[in-house]
Amino acid sequence: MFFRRRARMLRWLVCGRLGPVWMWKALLLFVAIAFAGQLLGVIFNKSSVPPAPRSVFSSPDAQGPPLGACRPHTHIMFLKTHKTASSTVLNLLYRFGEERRLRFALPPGYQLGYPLPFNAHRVKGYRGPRAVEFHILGNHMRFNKLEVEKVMPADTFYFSIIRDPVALAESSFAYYKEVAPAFRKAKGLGDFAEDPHKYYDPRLRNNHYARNLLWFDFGLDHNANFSAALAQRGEAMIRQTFKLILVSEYFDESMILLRHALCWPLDAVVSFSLNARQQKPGGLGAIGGSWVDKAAAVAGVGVRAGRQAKAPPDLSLTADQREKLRQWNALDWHIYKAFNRTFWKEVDRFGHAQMAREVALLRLRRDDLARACLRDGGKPVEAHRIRDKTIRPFQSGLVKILGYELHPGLDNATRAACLRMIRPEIQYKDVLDSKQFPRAQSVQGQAPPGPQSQGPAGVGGAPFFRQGPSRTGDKAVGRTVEEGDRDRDWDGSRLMRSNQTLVRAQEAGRLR
Ligand SMILES: Nc1ncnc2c1ncn2[C@@H]1O[C@H](COP(=O)(O)OS(=O)(=O)O)[C@@H](OP(=O)(O)O)[C@H]1O
Repeated sequence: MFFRRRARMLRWLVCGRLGPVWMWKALLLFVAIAFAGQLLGVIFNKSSVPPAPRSVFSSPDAQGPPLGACRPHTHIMFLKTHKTASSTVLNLLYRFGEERRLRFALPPGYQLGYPLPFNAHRVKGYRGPRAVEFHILGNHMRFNKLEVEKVMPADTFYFSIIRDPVALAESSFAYYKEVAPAFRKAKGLGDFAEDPHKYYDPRLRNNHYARNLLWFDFGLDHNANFSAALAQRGEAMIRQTFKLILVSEYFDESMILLRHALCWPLDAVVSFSLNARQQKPGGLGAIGGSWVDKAAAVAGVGVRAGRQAKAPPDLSLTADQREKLRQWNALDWHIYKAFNRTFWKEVDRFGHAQMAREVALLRLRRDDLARACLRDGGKPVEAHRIRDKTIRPFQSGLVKILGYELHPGLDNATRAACLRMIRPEIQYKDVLDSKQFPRAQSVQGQAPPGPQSQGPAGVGGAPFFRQGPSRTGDKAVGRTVEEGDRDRDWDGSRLMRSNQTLVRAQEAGRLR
């Protein structure tokens, strides 16, 4: 009786209160399936790459509005004129070429024999006029058409960029104040503009930075007396060779014309301004012991050991002085006006409404990329504040040249793409060089200082960005800055005497 009652109670408990058996079986099965799923999930996640987050660079916006039926140009010569936003333009050529594994015609140092006229032998790896092997030529040079044609294929697209000579003079004065004797002697740009002849001696090296610098970079005689006929001849020579002349003041419109001329996607012409000068210089206390500062010191600019820091140059100009600067740079002023007109005729042809649409898209895209890539909303920062020393921009003169910092924690692919956009010219050249000449780089890295050295790093010809603070600067040449300066140009390249002028050692035997 007692046992029967207990059994009934048990049945009631199991089947009544706790539910029927089939329910328990179903529950058990569900738990087993969930557990197996969880287990498989863990295994699956461990054994395969997690799906990559969609990079901002793979967005459909990267392409921009359609270009019609055209094939992207890959044979390009960019005449990198000085102080015209040319480093920003070169950056996009570097990026485009690197992403597509194109070959660059690179200098052994950082400039192609500048300020001497370009010579094909200045290109690293050049093997003669019939060896067609380079896609892009864009480092600083003094243009020399016949020599360039030996390096670049016949279907090369030639383009360059110009800037208002007054703005260019401000930028040049700030950057080359201690380099060009004419600027060095003047108290400020205003003083120089008042009476340039008082300061300017055409025989002195590096004075080309002080007069008709555009004209000089195009390979023309920048000291010639102005005449309308001469100016038009120079203009015609430029027109004959260069398919497009961009205007720094209209940089974004320039980028749209360039993208259509080259048949390139929108992202290829989106950039962050590089090599910008800090407009309101902070205290000079910032110039200190970093490798950038030392490199500037070795180059003979900025603060020298044991001397007082100099004040940043006075760039203020009256309206009258601005006009005087235009007259002093009359040849540049002529080509600026002429190609400015041509530029706006191109925009007319392109269509103003379409231009406005594409410029708006370009700016949106730049904002998107700045948000994705850059710290502090993309605000340029002083070199010494950039934690990653390998992306600090080269400093020249007593103004600060600004750079950028990347957002921390970017995924590898995004970081690589962002880095390309902000990597300064000198470091980027070294990256490309080491890709094109992997073996030569390791040998060059060990080489003693020699005449191959040319460029802002200059010292020893060693790649710029690889040098840590202790290896950079005066120590690398084993001489003090003052000793090292005497027979070196501002960018570290060697000079030798020829009659009364100093010329670069490497070119002396080769060029007439
Ligand atoms: N996107 C864009 N638009 C307009 N201006 C720009 C741009 N990018 C760079 N810059 C300005 O160009 C100046 C530096 O020119 P370069 O890079 O040609 O200088 S260099 O000759 O290579 O040293 C330098 O001018 P200053 O700041 O007046 O010195 C830069 O600020």
